[in-house]
Amino acid sequence: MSTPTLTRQVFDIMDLNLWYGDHHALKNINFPINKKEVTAIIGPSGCGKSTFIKTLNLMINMVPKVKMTGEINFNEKNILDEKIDLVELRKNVGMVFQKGNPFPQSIYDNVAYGPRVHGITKKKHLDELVIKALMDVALWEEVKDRLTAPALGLSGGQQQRLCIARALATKPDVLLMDEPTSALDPISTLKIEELILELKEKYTIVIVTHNMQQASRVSDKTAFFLMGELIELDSTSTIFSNPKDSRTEGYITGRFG
Ligand SMILES: Nc1ncnc2c1ncn2[C@@H]1O[C@H](COP(=O)(O)OP(=O)(O)OP(=O)(O)O)[C@@H](O)[C@H]1O
Repeated sequence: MSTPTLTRQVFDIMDLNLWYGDHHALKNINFPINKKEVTAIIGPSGCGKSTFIKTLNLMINMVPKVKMTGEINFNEKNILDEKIDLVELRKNVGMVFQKGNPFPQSIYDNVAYGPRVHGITKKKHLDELVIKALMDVALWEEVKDRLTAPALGLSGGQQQRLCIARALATKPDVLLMDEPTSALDPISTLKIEELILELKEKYTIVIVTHNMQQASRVSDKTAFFLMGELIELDSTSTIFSNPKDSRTEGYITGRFG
C-alpha cells in the first residue's frame, strides 16, 4: 500500500518492545514520526521517555542487557533488522542531552568534531560547516571572536546551543533532544524554544520534556507515555485541549505524575 502519509514519515516504529534484563520498559509501541515536525514526548518519571528516544539512534545499545523486538523503520529501513552502520545512523539522527556536554576543547573543535569524524579535513570546508552550524543556533555573534577559546567557558545556555550546533554540523535529518532545557534558566530556555521553532523548518525534532507548557509551545505532535506504554499520540492541540484517554487528561491536568 502506498499512501501520501508514508512518504511524510521519517520514522515508523512498529510493535516495539524493550527489556532491561527482565524489566519490560517499552510495551508494543507503534509510533509514526513525521518529517519536519516537532514531536514532544511527555509522561511521568520512569514511563520510558528517555528509553524511547534513545532507541531512535540506537544509543540504547550502549546499555548492557537491553533486548528489543519489533521494528524501528528509519527512512523505510528497519534499523533493528539490518546490519546498520551506527556511525552513519548517528550522523543522520543527532542527539542533544539534558545538560550541555561540550568536549573539553575549543568552541570551533566542538562543532568541527562530527564533520572530522566523517572525514572532512579541508579547513575551508570545516570553517563553512562550523560557521553555518553556529549561525543556525544563533550563537555565531556571541562566539565569533573567541572560536579558539575553551567551550567549557561558555554559559550553560550557550553550551547547550553549542551542543545543538555540534549535532547540526553533520547535517542530520533528525534531532533528538532529551530534556534539553531542564538545566537552564528561563531566558536560556526561551532561546532554545525559539531555536526549536526555527530548526523545524529544516529538521525533524523529537523532544522529551517534563514541562508541559514547553511541549505545548514548541511541538506539533505530543505523545503521552505511561508505564512503558504509548497511551496517546495526537496533535499537540488535541492532547492538551481534548485528549481521548482519561489517563492523558489526568496527567495534563496534574492529577498524577
Ligand atoms: N539502564 C537501565 N537498566 C535498568 N532499568 C532501566 C535502565 N534505564 C532505565 N530503566 C528503567 O526503565 C524505565 C524507564 O526509564 P526511563 O529513563 O526511560 O524513564 P523516563 O520516562 O525517561 O524517566 P525520567 O522522566 O525520570 O527521566 C524505568 O523503570 C527505569 O527504572
